[in-house]
Amino acid sequence: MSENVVSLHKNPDPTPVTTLTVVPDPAPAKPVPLWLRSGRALRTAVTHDATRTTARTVARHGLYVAGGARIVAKRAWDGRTAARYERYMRTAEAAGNFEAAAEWEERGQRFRDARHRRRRMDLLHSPLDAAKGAAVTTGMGIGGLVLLGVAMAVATKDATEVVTPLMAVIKFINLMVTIVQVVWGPAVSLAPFLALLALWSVGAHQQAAPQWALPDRVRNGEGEPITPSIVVKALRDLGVPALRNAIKEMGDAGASMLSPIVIAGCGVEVDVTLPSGVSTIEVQGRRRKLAENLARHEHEVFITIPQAARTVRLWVADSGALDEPIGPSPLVTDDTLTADYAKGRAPWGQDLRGDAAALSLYQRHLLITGLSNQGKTVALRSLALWLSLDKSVQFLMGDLKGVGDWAMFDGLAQVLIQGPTDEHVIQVTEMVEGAVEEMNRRIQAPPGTTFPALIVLVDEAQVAFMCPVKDEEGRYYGGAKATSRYFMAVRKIHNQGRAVNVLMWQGTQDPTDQNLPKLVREGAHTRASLALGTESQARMALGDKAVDGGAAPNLLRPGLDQGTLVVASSGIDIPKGQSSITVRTHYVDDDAAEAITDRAKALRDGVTTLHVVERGQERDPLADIAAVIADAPRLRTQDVIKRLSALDGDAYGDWSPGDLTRVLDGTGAEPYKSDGRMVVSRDQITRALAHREANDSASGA
Ligand SMILES: Nc1ncnc2c1ncn2[C@@H]1O[C@H](COP(=O)(O)OP(=O)(O)OP(=O)(O)O)[C@@H](O)[C@H]1O
Repeated sequence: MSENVVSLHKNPDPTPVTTLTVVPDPAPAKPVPLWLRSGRALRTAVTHDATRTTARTVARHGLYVAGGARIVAKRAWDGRTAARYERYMRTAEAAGNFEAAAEWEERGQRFRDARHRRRRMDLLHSPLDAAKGAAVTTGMGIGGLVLLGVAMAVATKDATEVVTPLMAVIKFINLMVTIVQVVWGPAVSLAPFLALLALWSVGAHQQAAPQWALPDRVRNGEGEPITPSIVVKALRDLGVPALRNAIKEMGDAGASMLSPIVIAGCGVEVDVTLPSGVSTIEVQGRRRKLAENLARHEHEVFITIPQAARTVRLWVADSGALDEPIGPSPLVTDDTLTADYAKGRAPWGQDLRGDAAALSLYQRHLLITGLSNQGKTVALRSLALWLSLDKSVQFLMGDLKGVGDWAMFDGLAQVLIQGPTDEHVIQVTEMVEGAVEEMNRRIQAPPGTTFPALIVLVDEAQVAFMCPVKDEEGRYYGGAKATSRYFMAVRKIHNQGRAVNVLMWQGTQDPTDQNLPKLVREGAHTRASLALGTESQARMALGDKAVDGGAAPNLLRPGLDQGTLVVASSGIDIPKGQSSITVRTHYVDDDAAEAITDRAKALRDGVTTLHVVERGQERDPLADIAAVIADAPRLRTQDVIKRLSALDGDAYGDWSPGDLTRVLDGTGAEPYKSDGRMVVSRDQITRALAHREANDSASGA
């Protein structure tokens, strides 16, 4: 039907017409003038690597001759004059050692006097002595030859033989003169070349050419061993004018500032006694430049301040040695290893000298910081793994990342909370508050009571400090106010936990004032840091004293120095005068960690790990007693009460043996004496529970 309808309107929507625009061809580029092209070609040729290397090689070998001449002249001058004594005297003066300076001056004077006397005597006596000597030698020679001739004449009965030896010598001299006459011409022409060759050889041997002319390998100093002259040169070029001038004054004798260079682990160590007027801080502040002058990376040079006055200690790694992995942990290789919380030390890694670095954990709160993914969890965990091999130690653990890094502690820790949400922060906060209650209970115990270590460990603690949630009373879980719950609980443990072995261990990431409040940072006795971004973060992590003393986790290389920690603690051996030590920790991976916790679990009776901290709810004491006894056939009443208290401080924190007896009275599982101690039997408790359940279901029916 529509085909029969003829529209009377003009088509309202005509097909759009595409308008084409003529785009002119781009104007041909102007020809580059010849002079410009030639200039460019010349520049390319001149700056080409091959040209530069060739030019450098030619210049270098020329300069070796000049350098060699300088060295030979200096040696000759030193040999004949008192210059050497002058130099030593100036060195001693520059180093502030006036006694030695006076001694060198005196020696120099003695040398001059002796030389003067010798010259005068030579002047007076030498021509005469020389003439005499020549006459005597000639006379004796001729006499000897004539005697020989006489002997030959007697033997051959021929008188002409008397002059034969003399004539032979004369002929020999004649031959020599002829040879010299023949050789003299070419020798005279060759002599300058031979002299130049000798000078070149001396120069090349000492590499006496400017730095820019030396070959790449030498210029970069790659793998070059650290020698006294390299250290002195590095110090001279450090940009400290007083140091530069003093070393210039000392000349070659600048090495007297250095102690012997000794091998220390995978590097060398040397003490430098600075000249007066140069402070240790000036050298410490130029670590990068010093490292570059020593042909090392910044992280390969450590500057610390030993006890001796005006002295800096340099430790310089062998090139690239710090990038080599260290061996496995004794925790992994020795499956008989056990731990002793009070007297032992956790094998943590190696210091830079290659010595074992072990940390005492006894009565010390701990804080480990670092950027993400540098090995903080692994480092913190290996301490906990070692300590778990002391069966008396108890753990309350909160892992606010919750990807299973701490999962192997399930069945070992009393509490293990794993997860990143606010709900997990609430749980962790309540766990720490439970530890505060336990701490208070311990503090109120009769004096002299000893307590096992209770490690309250929170990994990724920054998550707790940053939690924005409030409780029903309006108190924040996170934050750093007097009403902030996590912060206040940590502070309380920091203030009073040490003496009763309730210890706070925290791992945190990328510290700021917000996610790691100052008071919390400073409450830790052992502070360790992996690679960090800035010096101000390093100060947060380790404190001003450590950083002022040379600790520089901000100079560790993120990613490359995984597992390398700078530690400030009284629990680790730190060389005298230093405020921190750098430790390369052993890497204990998840599988190895699991094997260690299996060993730790085998040492214990069996622990029921709680994954949620239940508070304020109705408790079931019989079920809780069964839970805390776990696999043990029987448990002392005291231990049952302790474990109940750790399980829920609110409900059981103030329990006495009387409370336990009251609850178990009439159940058939009452405490009884075994080996002179009151105990509770697991089988009896299990039977009592089963009996109760049977009764409950019967009455329900
Ligand atoms: N001691 C070590 N030696 C060598 N590599 C290590 C060492 N410790 C850790 N690493 C490497 O670093 C990686 C990260 O380690 P870890 O999980 O402990 O980092 P982290 O600092 O806790 O990270 P995040 O804060 O992001 O959780 C490991 O998977 C491992 O590859």
